[in-house]
Amino acid sequence: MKIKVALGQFNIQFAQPAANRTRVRELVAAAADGEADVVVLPEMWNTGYALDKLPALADEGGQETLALLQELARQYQVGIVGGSVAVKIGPHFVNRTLVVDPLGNLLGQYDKVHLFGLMAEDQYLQAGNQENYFRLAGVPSASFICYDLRFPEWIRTVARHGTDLLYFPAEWPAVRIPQWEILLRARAVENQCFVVAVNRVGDDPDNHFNGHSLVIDPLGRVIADAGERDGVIFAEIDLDQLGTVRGPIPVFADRRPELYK
Ligand SMILES: O=C(O)CCC(=O)C(=O)O
Repeated sequence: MKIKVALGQFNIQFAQPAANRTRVRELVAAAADGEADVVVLPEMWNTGYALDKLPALADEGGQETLALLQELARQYQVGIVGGSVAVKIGPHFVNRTLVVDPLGNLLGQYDKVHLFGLMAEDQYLQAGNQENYFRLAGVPSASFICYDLRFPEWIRTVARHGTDLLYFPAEWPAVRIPQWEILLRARAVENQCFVVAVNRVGDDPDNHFNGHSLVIDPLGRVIADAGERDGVIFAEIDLDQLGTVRGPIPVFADRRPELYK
C-alpha cells in the first residue's frame, strides 16, 4: 500500500493567528491539488512562540482550529495532522495537535509531553501526559511534538503498540538542524517506522528557522527534504517496505523489557 503525504512547511507569522489560518487554508488546498492523502502542519502554527501573548491569542478549547481543520478535511477529502496550536484550557495553555480524517472526524489529540525550557515553554504551558495513537489513511500512526523527539523512551512507549508512521510537527531552530536530522533518522531506524517531520521556515524575535521538513523511511533514508522552501512538498510512502525491514530484524519481538528500568 502507498500513501502520499504533503508537508506544509511555512513561515508562521508571529502572534497573528488569522494570517496563519489563511496560510493553512492555502497549504491544504495545494496539498489536495497534489492529491495528497494526508497533509501535515508545523508546531504552534496559530501564534508562533508568542507565549506571553497567549491569554489574548490562544484558541479557546481548540474549537476554532478544530472547526477549520474539519472544514478543510471535508472540503478537500484529505486527512490532516494539524501540526500543533496554542490552546487555552481554563486557566492553562497547552501545545496541542489535532488529527482529523477526510470526513472531518477527530481521530486524535495530543498535548506536548516534554516542554522545552530553552524556549520558555515550561513557564507558560502545561505538559500533556497521554499518547496519540490513531489510524489515518489506513496507516497505524502516532504523533509527537518537536522536543519529544529527544526522548526515545517515550516514542518507543507509543510505537510498541504497533505503529507504521510517526509524525513530528516542530518549530526546530536552524542552529540545531543537524541534530534534528540525526534524531529523526534514529527514531525511524530503531522503531522500524516511516517518519514525517514538519518544521517551519522564517524568523521570530528569538530564532531563525530553516525548515528541512523530512520524510524518512524505516532504514533511515531521507525520502524527501523540503529544504528552505515555503510551501507544500510531497512524498510517497510505500508501506510494503515495512515487511522487508521488520522480517529479518524483529526488534520489537527481541526486546527485553524486564531489564529496562
Ligand atoms: O530540541 C530542540 O533542539 C528543539 C526543540 C524545540 O524547538 C521545541 O520543542 O519547540
